[in-house]
Amino acid sequence: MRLHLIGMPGAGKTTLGRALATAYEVPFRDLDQEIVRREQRSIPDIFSQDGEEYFREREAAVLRDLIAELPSLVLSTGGGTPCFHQNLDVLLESGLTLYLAVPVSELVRRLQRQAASRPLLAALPDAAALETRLTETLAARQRFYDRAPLRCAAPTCSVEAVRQLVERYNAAV
Ligand SMILES: Nc1ncnc2c1ncn2[C@@H]1O[C@H](COP(=O)(O)OP(=O)(O)O)[C@@H](O)[C@H]1O
Ligand SMILES: O=C(O)C1=C[C@@H](OP(=O)(O)O)[C@@H](O)[C@H](O)C1
Ligand SMILES: [Mg+2]
Repeated sequence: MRLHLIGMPGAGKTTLGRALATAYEVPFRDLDQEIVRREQRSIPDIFSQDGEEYFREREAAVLRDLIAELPSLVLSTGGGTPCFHQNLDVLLESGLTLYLAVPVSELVRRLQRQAASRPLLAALPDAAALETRLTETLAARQRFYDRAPLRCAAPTCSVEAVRQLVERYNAAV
């Protein structure tokens, strides 16, 4: 079992990924948390001290490390992961990739109180600005997310729904 979760910030990759790993009884890794552990500093600190380009380099390197280290896992990526450094090719080649599709209106509801921990969404004045930023970001990223062979849309994306999707996919290939 190698399952990779991709999707927008707030889609629930970290939350659902952890629950799926428990259900499948395989290790769970969250790419952002692994970067934080290895860098010994938070994501906002990495962005503010060294910039996004540095973060994307670390993200690409840690992604490849994790995939090489663990023969089975559920891996939750960051929202931008599939869009940089050929990371999507790496994800698609090494495991089964699931796109968590969540409408922007729901992302805004979930992220309103959490934008500070996500540097690309921080420092926006209000919910309308957050909605605009998320809409633009999704428009730029959709073509990457759409390459995932599995897609699960909110609000039905439970552990059980994903297990059924994976089962059906494996039976068909
Ligand atoms: N299915 C869900 N329904 C409602 N809220 C959710 C759901 N999944 C996650 N959340 C909430 O949304 C926020 C972002 O979730 P998180 O798992 O960190 O997303 P991601 O890793 O995709 O950015 C958290 O506050 C989390 O509790
Ligand atoms: O969308 C992005 O580019 C990012 C999303 C974050 O992860 P989540 O999707 O878990 O919030 C984190 O990797 C970083 O702040 C950049
Ligand atoms: Mg996350």
